[in-house]
Amino acid sequence: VPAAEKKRWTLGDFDIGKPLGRGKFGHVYLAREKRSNHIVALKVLFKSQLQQSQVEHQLRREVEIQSHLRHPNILRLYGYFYDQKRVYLILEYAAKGELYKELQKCKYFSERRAATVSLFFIISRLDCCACIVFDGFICCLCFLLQYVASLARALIYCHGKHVIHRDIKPENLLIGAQGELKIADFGWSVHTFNRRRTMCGTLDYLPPEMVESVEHDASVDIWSLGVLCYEFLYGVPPFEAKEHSDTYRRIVQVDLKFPPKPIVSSSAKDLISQMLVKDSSQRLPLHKLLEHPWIVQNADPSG
Ligand SMILES: O=C(O)c1cc(-c2cccc(F)c2)nc2ccccc12
Ligand SMILES: [Mg+2]
Repeated sequence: VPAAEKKRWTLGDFDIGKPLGRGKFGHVYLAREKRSNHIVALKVLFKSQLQQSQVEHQLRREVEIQSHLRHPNILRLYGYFYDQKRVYLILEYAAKGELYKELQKCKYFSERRAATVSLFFIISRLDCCACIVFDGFICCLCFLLQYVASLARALIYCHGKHVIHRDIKPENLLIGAQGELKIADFGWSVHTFNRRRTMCGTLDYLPPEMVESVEHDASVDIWSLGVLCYEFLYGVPPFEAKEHSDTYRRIVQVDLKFPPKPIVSSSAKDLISQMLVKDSSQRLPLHKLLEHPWIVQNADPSG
C-alpha cells in the first residue's frame, strides 16, 4: 500500500490571524487550519530574501530535521508549502511567546533576596527555589530550574537522534500555554556524523559545510545551555564584552567570572562551571546535569 500521500497544504487551508512576530526573512502569523480548526503559527519567508542570504539549504535542513522531532519541549513543525514568492512553515503555536520577553520582564531570575517576599520562605529555599518580586512580577527560580531541566531532556532526545541544535539562546526558546518550554528555530541544527563512518571513509570528497560539522559534536549544546543558565541567574551572558573581539577572546579563554551580586548559590556555580569547559569531551553530560544537586533538589521530575 503506497505510503499515505503527504497532505499538500495551500494558503487557502488557513484563516490568517494577528502577526505574532517578525524575523529576518518574514513574519509569523497566528492562523487556524480551516478543516480541523487547529490553531498554528504560520511562518512566512520570502524566497527573494532566502536566496539573497543563501540560506535555502539551511531552511530545507531546518524543515527536514524539525518535522521529524516529536518531544513535548520541542516546537512541532507540522509541514510546509510554498507559492511563487514565499515559503510557509506550519508551526506549533506557543501561546506564551518568547522566553526572552519573560526574562526581560523579570530582568533576571535571581536567588537574590527580595525584601517583599517573606524572608523565611527565602532562607528555607534559598539554595533551591527563591521567588523574587521585580516590578510587580513574581519570578520564580523554579521556572528557571524547570526550563533548564526541560531543555536538558529535549537536547538528550535530539542528541539521541544525532541532531545538534547549535543555536540554544533565549531568543530561540518559546513558552507553551501551560508555561512549558519549547525549543524553536532549528535553522542552525545539523545531523552529526557517525565519526567512524565518516572518518574511516575519506573526508576528501566532503564539501566545507559538511567537514565543518564534523568538528561540532553534541557538546556544543551543553556549552550553550551553560551560558543560558548563567544569563538566567545574572541577567547577562558570561562572556559579554563591548567589542566582539573581546567576547571572542573571553570565550576561547573561558574567562568565567561570578560577580558578587546577585548572590548565587555555590551549587548553581558548580553546575555552570562543569558545563563551560573548553575541552568539549569534559563538559558535564546532559544526563549528569539532570542528576546535579541544584537540579534534583528543585526541578519537578515530571517536567
Ligand atoms: O521554489 C522553490 O522550489 C523553493 C523551495 C524551497 C523549499 C522547499 C522545501 C522546503 C523548504 F523549507 C523550502 N525554498 C526555496 C527558497 C528560495 C527559493 C525557492 C525555494
Ligand atoms: Mg532564531
